[in-house]
Amino acid sequence: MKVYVAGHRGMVGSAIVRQLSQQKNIQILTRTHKELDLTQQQAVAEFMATEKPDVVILAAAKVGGIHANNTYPAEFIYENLMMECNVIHQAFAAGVKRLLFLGSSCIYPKFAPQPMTEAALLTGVLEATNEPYAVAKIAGIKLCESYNRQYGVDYRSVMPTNLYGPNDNFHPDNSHVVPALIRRFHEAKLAQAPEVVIWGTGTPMREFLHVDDMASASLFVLNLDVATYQANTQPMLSHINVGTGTDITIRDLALTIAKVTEYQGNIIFDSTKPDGTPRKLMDVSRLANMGWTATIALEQGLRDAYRWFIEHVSQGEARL
Ligand SMILES: NC(=O)C1=CN([C@@H]2O[C@H](COP(=O)(O)OP(=O)(O)OC[C@H]3O[C@@H](n4cnc5c(N)ncnc54)[C@H](OP(=O)(O)O)[C@@H]3O)[C@@H](O)[C@H]2O)C=CC1
Ligand SMILES: C[C@H]1O[C@H](OP(=O)(O)OP(=O)(O)OC[C@H]2O[C@@H](n3cnc4c(=O)[nH]c(N)nc43)[C@H](O)[C@@H]2O)[C@@H](O)[C@@H](O)C1=O
Repeated sequence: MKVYVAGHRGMVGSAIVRQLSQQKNIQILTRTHKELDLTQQQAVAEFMATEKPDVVILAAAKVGGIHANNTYPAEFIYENLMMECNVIHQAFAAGVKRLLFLGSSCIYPKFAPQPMTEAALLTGVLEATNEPYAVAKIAGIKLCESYNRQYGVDYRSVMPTNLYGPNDNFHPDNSHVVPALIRRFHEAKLAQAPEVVIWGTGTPMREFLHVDDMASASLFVLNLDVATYQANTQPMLSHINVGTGTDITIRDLALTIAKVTEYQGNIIFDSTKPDGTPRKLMDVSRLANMGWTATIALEQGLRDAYRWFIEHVSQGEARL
């Protein structure tokens, strides 16, 4: 079976490739961003028509944390819509029967009841800092569902909570909170800095999933037999939440990362920076009912991410 993993050099795509390569009879097909720009319709059409994969996993996207989403909204909506339209439509045109689309927990309303079930989609106003990205991700779900309805293909969607782990983006401004704080605490420890600044009030709550768990959940959903998948989803409410089912405050996350990195100075909060949505805890019962739950505890996962950061920073390989 030929499986095309779009975004195979990213955090999630690389974790999926690591796990797929353990399976028998799988030919993994990849292209770097430079080799194939997924925003380019003709190039994607030619690639799909030539390679004719059996399965497509769409883990490529324009991705970033709260600051990047808030600063570059045009790129976040345009590039993500283009990649989704091109990959999903051209996969269909090339006869691909099964596809997995990766969305995000930010598709849900800013003040959705907690924990957020899949049915909360399109029931309220989105969080302003990432609304353009969220609209593109909602469009991705609806693309999959529409091709399923009209053409009888089997295009599935998973909605990850906030992720972290090996191959994350450690940029100081554009990354998500976990890699940003791993880097900031590490550098503060080395510089013996008296304090580390955390954005926002520290009160927002977030749920964090290690990327190896995310890859495992993605392959679990992809490999579910059609009857099980259809029995646990609805045709126009087909996406599946992926998370741990537990969350913590950003303050407690910062304290845990300080512990993992062995930083002993003070932590202060810059409330001029945005908090984003106050809470986005996933209801993960749909996936649990089908038999998958997360296995990596947060502190254990953060230790793994920090170990990876240290090893790859010294080799000059981390995305800084
Ligand atoms: N990280 C997180 O916390 C979360 C991620 N997700 C979703 O999971 C998926 C994977 O995210 P993650 O692995 O973290 O992101 P990364 O940024 O680590 O990886 C994204 C990959 O997509 C590639 N890519 C981006 N634009 C293009 C393009 N135009 N053409 C070809 N390739 C492109 C990137 O290549 P290059 O670097 O060369 O541009 C990169 O390899 C995304 O759909 C994301 O929205 C959902 C929730 C949380
Ligand atoms: C996965 C998800 O990621 C984005 O949403 P987000 O959940 O708000 O993600 P975040 O990781 O950037 O921030 C989480 C919280 O942490 C606080 N925070 C503190 N200090 C830093 C810090 O130094 N960097 C960052 N990034 N955040 C910080 C920050 O203020 C916020 O309260 C979406 O845009 C969208 O991409 C999406 O779907």
